[in-house]
Amino acid sequence: MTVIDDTQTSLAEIGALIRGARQNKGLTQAQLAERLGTSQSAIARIEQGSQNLSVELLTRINRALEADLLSIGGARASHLRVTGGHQLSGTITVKSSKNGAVALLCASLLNSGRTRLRGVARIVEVDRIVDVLRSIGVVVTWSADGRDLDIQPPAKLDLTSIDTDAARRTRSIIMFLGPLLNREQTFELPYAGGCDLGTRTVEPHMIALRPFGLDVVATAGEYHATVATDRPTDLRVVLTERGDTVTENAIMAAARHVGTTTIRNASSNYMVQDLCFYLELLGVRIEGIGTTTLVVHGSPDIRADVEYAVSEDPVEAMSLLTAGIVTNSEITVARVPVEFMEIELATLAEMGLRYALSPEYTAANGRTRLVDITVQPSELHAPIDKIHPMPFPGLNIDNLPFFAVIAACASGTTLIHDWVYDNRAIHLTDLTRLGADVRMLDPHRLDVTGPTHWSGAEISCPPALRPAVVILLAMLAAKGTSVLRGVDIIARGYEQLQERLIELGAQIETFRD
Ligand SMILES: CC(=O)N[C@H]1[C@@H](OP(=O)(O)OP(=O)(O)OC[C@H]2O[C@@H](n3ccc(=O)[nH]c3=O)[C@H](O)[C@@H]2O)O[C@H](CO)[C@@H](O)[C@@H]1O
Ligand SMILES: C=C(OP(=O)(O)O)C(=O)O
Repeated sequence: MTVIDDTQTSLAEIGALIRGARQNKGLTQAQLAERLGTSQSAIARIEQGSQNLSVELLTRINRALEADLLSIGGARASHLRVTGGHQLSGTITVKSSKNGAVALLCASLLNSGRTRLRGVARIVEVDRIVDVLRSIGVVVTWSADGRDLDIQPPAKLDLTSIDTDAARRTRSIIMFLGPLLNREQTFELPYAGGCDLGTRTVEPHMIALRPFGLDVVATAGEYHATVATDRPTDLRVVLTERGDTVTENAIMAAARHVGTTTIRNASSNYMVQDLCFYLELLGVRIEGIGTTTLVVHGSPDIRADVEYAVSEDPVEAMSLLTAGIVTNSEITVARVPVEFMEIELATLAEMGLRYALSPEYTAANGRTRLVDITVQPSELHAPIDKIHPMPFPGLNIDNLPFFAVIAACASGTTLIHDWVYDNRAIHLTDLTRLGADVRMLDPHRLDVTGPTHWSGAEISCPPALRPAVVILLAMLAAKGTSVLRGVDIIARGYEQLQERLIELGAQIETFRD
């Protein structure tokens, strides 16, 4: 593998590397251009070194050549050296959510007009869906300041050219089913992938979409979908699980269904609400937003030029608050979507956390309620009852891992019960390497006993997004130097997390082999 450092390596050398890799794969310039959604002449310029290259384009070239050829600024081979045990200070602002962004990107397929998504987080999960959209002919353009995305689907999607590599790396590809079933009668999609959290079935999606006429046969890494056209006008969908993406899939299928769809046991979590607010802008009427029964009045032809600002990420908010809590610091986390943090904040208060909330204000989407939260150094103690997640309005499943490192800072034993994922809690046992007393009672339950006398260690980054960040935050608490190896996974869901923590005074250095 070659690491690119633009101070040392000229564009011509990069161009030569790309040419070599392309030829090794037996691709013509035109074929590579096709994979990248660009022209043959652009590839010729890149290979001659006469075209400037963005990090995004380099990442896509890497992927199109299916080679670990170019490691670009902080991707795969990056590691972090953390000098911990210091307090942080200052204000850090929550970015928009990964889960809202991916749902909205999928939903933009419903709109024949132009969708402008404002304030989209620059994260790898977004890049993957953008790559998939581009590969099927959708024109997706970042604004000059890199914050907004314009999305314009073509009249006819080219599903045969789908970027399977990008698609297989994300579970969110499953959310193409809902929008596509009203556009195509038969289509194929690659299997959904994602973090190592244990088996995550897609069966609830199949059950939810059956009333819309969808039939899916899964073979050889692909879903083969066929859609029956003779469906009743008024549909009733009962979700067997109150899952977020399954609810989104049902809503997206309903959005272009001619008639009314009633969805029961719907998730009313933040990303589902983001999706509903966007669909309302498109003229789709939805009753019951924020509740578990949604009535969607579909519209077969959606054609509107709209702008929607993705709302703030409650999981990032939890991550940033945790950074302050475990370093015993006073920091302010700005733009916290408070409705989606109520249980977390109440649980933290029970554990003795002192914090102050600013008056509420409204997010750029005009709907979500935000606050700034200032956490103060506190004497924490274990809660009396176990900490466990529930579908919204319970404690967010993705916020649970942060309670493990917080519990390790509290006196007493906290029982953490992750009933949701078979394989997420186990990654949290890496905290023991930093001195924490974490005992697995079974794959779903952890006893965490604190307070911890943290000490630095070298650890390979867990292959799961939230546990990876939990270990990084514990390293901020641990006196001395720690190394977290292979941190690329963090960029799947966090924009420039290390850089933003450094602005709060964290001592983190990125290095490569
Ligand atoms: C892109 C996106 O939005 N991802 C989120 C979404 O994933 P997503 O909606 O894909 O979550 P899954 O459907 O995989 O559900 C997560 C797990 O919870 C189980 N389950 C879920 C609901 C329920 O009522 N009963 C039940 O048992 C599922 O079987 C599965 O094991 O929701 C998860 C759970 O909030 C979050 O961790 C993910 O960050
Ligand atoms: C599990 C998560 O997301 P995804 O559904 O994208 O894997 C997460 O955000 O922690």
